[in-house]
Formats: sequence, C-alpha cells, structure tokens
Amino acid sequence: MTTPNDPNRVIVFDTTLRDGEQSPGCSMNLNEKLEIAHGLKDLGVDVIEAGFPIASPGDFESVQEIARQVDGPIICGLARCNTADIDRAADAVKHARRPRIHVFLATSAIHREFKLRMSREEILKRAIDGVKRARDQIADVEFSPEDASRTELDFLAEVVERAVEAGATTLNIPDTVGYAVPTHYADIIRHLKKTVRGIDKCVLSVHCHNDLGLAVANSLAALKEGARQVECTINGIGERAGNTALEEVVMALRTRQDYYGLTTGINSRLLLPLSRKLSHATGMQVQRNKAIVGQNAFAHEAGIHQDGMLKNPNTYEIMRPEDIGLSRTELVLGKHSGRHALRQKISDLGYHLSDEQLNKVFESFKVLADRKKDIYDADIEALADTQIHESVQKVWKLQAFTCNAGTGTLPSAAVSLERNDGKIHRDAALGDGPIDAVFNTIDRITGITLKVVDYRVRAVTFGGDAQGEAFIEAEYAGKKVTTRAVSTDIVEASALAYLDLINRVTARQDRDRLKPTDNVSHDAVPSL
Ligand SMILES: CC(=O)SCCNC(=O)CCNC(=O)[C@H](O)C(C)(C)COP(=O)(O)OP(=O)(O)OC[C@H]1O[C@@H](n2cnc3c(N)ncnc32)[C@H](O)[C@@H]1OP(=O)(O)O
Ligand SMILES: CC(C)C(=O)C(=O)O
Ligand SMILES: [Mg+2]
Repeated sequence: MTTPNDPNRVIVFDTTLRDGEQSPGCSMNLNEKLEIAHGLKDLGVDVIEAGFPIASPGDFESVQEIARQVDGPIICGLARCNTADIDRAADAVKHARRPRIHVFLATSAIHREFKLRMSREEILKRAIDGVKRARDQIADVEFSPEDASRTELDFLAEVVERAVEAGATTLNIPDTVGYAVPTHYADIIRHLKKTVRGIDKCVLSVHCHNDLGLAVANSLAALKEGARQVECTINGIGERAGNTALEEVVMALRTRQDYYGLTTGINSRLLLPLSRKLSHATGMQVQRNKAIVGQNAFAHEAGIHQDGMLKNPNTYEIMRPEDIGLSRTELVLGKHSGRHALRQKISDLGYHLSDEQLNKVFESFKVLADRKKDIYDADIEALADTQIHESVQKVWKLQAFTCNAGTGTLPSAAVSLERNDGKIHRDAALGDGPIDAVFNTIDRITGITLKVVDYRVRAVTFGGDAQGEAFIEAEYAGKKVTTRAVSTDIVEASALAYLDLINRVTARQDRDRLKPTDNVSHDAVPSL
C-alpha cells in the first residue's frame, strides 16, 4: 500500500512534528502544527508523522486534527509497544484517509538491560504483540527497533523478521543516537536485506540522528543499499544534534541523480519557504552556513568565485537557487570581493562609472570593507556618489583631526589639512559642539566661512559598525550648496562633507579669478 510502483522512488517520511518537536525549544501549538502539516503536504512528502498521541492531550489533538484536515500524505502516530499507546495512536489517526501506526521498541543490549529491563525473549514478544495489536486496527504499520545500529546484528535480524511475520508493512532501522558511520550503516542494511525472510514484502526505512554530523550521509548510504523510505525533518531539527535534514537528503538525491538514480515526490521549490515557516513557528533559526536553506548557501563573497559566477554560475554552484525557492544567488560584497562583482553591483544600482571611477570606488570599498563587516547597497551607493562628486578639483584634503567635547569642557577641535600644493595647514578652534568646532577650524584654515543652514546625520546601514552619512546645506555668497559624505565616524563624515563644500567654493573662486584673463574652458568645474 505504501510501496510506490517505481522501485527507484524514495518515500519521504517527515517527522518534523514528532521527532523534530522533541528538540528542546521547538514545541509548537495546534495551529502552528497544522500550518506546518499543510506545508509538508504541499511540499509533497509521502508520510507525515504528526506526533506521539499518548504523550499529551495536546499531542493527541494535533495528530487527530492533522489526520482530519490534511488530505494526501499518510498520517502517522507513534506508539510504544503497549496497548494504551497503540490504541491511542489508532484513535488519533483513524480519520486520515491513509492512517499509519508506528510502533517502536529498543533492541540494543544497553537499552534492554538498563532502560527497559527486558530480556531478548521479552523484547521479541513485546515487538510481535505490539505490531499485531496495531495491525488489528490499522493496515499500515511501521515497526522500529530503536537503537538498531547498536544492536547485535543477529538479534536485530531476528526482531525484524518477527515484526515482518507479525504484519509490519514498513521496517525502519533507526540510528537513534547517531552512532553509525556510512559504511557501517550500509553494512547493516545489506545484512538485513540478505538474511531477513520476507523483508522484500516491506518497505525498508532509515532514520538517522546527527550526533556525529553524519545523519544525511548515513541515510544516503542506506538508500544506496536499497532502503526506500527516508525519515527526516525540515531544517534537520530533532533530538540533540537533530535528525536527517529533509532538504539536504532530497537535494542530494536530486543533484546526484547520476549516482543514486533515485527520485522523490518533493517539490523542491517549496523547501526554503517551508524552512522559514518552521523557523518562525519554533523560533529556532537556521545557521547561516546550513546546507540548502542557510543564508550563505547561495551567497558568494570571494572575488574569484564571484567572477566565476558572473561568467557561468556552474563554476561555483551545483544547484540552481530557484530550485530550492530562492529567487537568485547573492553576490555579497565584502573584503574578499573583486572588481567584476563591484562593477556588476554598481551597474545594478544604476550607476555608469568610467573604469577610472570604478577603480577609485574599488579602492575606497576595500578600505571600507576592512573596517566594516556587512557592506550594504547603501554603502556602495554612498561610495559611488562620493566618486561622482570627486570630479570637482580638490584644493583641500583632510589629513587629520581631533576634537574634544563633554560636560565641563569647552568643545574644541584641531584640524590638519593638506593643500593641493603639498603644504600642510594646521589650526584649532572652539565651537558650540565638537562638529561646530571642526567646521570653525576648517573656516580658519581655508579663510572661507560657510553659513550652514541645514545639517543632518543618519545611519545609512545597520549595526554597530554602520556608516554614518552627514548631509550639509550651506550658503556662500548668496548661493545654496548641498553635499553629503559617509564614514563609519560621523565627525569624519561631517568634516569631509564640509570640506567638499569648501573645495567647491574654492574652485568657484579660482574660476572667477581666472575669468577675465584667459579663455580656457571651465565647463568641468561644476557651479555652486
Ligand atoms: C527514540 C525516540 O525518539 S522515542 C520517543 C521519545 N519521545 C518522547 O518520549 C516524547 C513523549 N514522551 C512522553 O510524553 C512521556 O515519556 C510518556 C507520556 C510517553 C511516558 O511517560 P511516563 O509514563 O511518565 O514514563 P517515562 O517517560 O518517565 O518512562 C518511559 C517508560 O516507558 C518505557 N518504554 C520506553 N520505550 C518503550 C517502548 N518502546 N515500549 C514499551 N515501553 C517503553 C520505559 O521503560 C519506561 O517504563 P517504566 O515506567 O516502566 O520504567
Ligand atoms: C522512534 C524512533 C524511530 C526514533 O525516533 C529513534 O529511534 O530515533
Ligand atoms: Mg529519532
């Protein structure tokens, strides 16, 4: 009933709402669970393990509601090998069009001896009784020998064979504590397939935990050996280090179809939206470098990679971002980026810079990237704008400044400017505040006094290392001039903006001085 006709089709069994919810901090309420269950159905999972109905009235209700409302996938409830659990699970899933009970019982020596306190014989009997009781109520029964990967192989094979005889339709082999490694896990699956009578009548399933970071690798190794159901969770949430991540195993099968030759029924374009929905529901964020759905999974900062990506995305990406539901690859500008990526970004932002201007923006971008962790579009725009204004001939250049402010002191500043003849000019002045003191000092050095009519500072980007933009509107000789400058230091941004206005005034004065005596064109000097 659950075996798809195609022998190469893998059944995707999602246990986000059961094993996933077992991770500390991941509990969800009924509405959140229903929302995720509908998302899983749309994604195309074959089985939803909706909960452990005996665990609490809330868990029972969620499984029951999902069974009632989510039509399509098999809806499964978990149960220990005891009557109360199994009957409760049957009650919870019975309204589903395709219900399943999943009974489990640990088989490893450590669990037998210390947790269950049962002999091998008792385990065999409880497993058989459990499967039979479930089969009496529901036709689709999955059996899991918990901690299978640490169970003696001969005993594991015996339990599994007895579960098949008792009527289990799916046999799941859990690596409960993430102890297996791929070759070891593949050996277990191969051994069971070879030795267990009747195993071919069942779907062989894998259920891996990520304690050694091997859950996906182990699952893939088992699928390669003939397992045809994979148990997994969205974002890999689950006990301790989590379960096999659904998005990873699905995309591995899809991307390496050439190697595995297996398919799933998953609509991969819904992977990212569902991953985000789950993060919102649980409050558990996905790490940035998480495969497939992490923020960095389709982002490139290194210049050589960005150049490759711009020339052909296959150089550095093995999957297309749109195939997992991301609109496009992100070329993140940072200290490791190169000119190709910067040129692309500047052109995307609508600028048309010459090669020379681009090189200058590139230099200041590298300096900025050394000081700042995240470079935003607004940072690049500010650099490009500054470069466009730079076409004004600069008489004065800011060399250094200090300023002093605080309660009980007079705000003062000392400024050092370099004139375009190479001479350094230094002075100091008081002001109403530190920025006013810097402006006054610049006035004293340059001999030009501007009347500031508007002055504003704002953060152009975010975070503690954000760039500040200083905007100044000033008047000189009855004309208004405006400018802006950016820096991670707002006093520096203000000084640079003020000096930019002074340079424009100086350029204007020079032009006026030259006017009567020469006939050189001064079209390049912008007017005030
Ligand atoms: C590997 C897995 O993920 S297994 C699923 C784990 N998930 C959960 O445990 C989440 C939900 N669990 C719960 O809400 C509670 O543990 C309950 C309601 C199921 C049980 O609560 P309690 O009755 O108070 O028992 P508690 O959890 O303290 O102990 C578990 C009991 O179940 C027994 N047990 C464990 N597994 C099984 C099993 N597969 N079949 C039968 N008995 C089992 C234990 O030996 C222990 O029995 P004891 O009380 O005779 O010592
Ligand atoms: C209930 C079983 C399948 C389980 O979650 C495990 O063994 O990890
Ligand atoms: Mg588990």
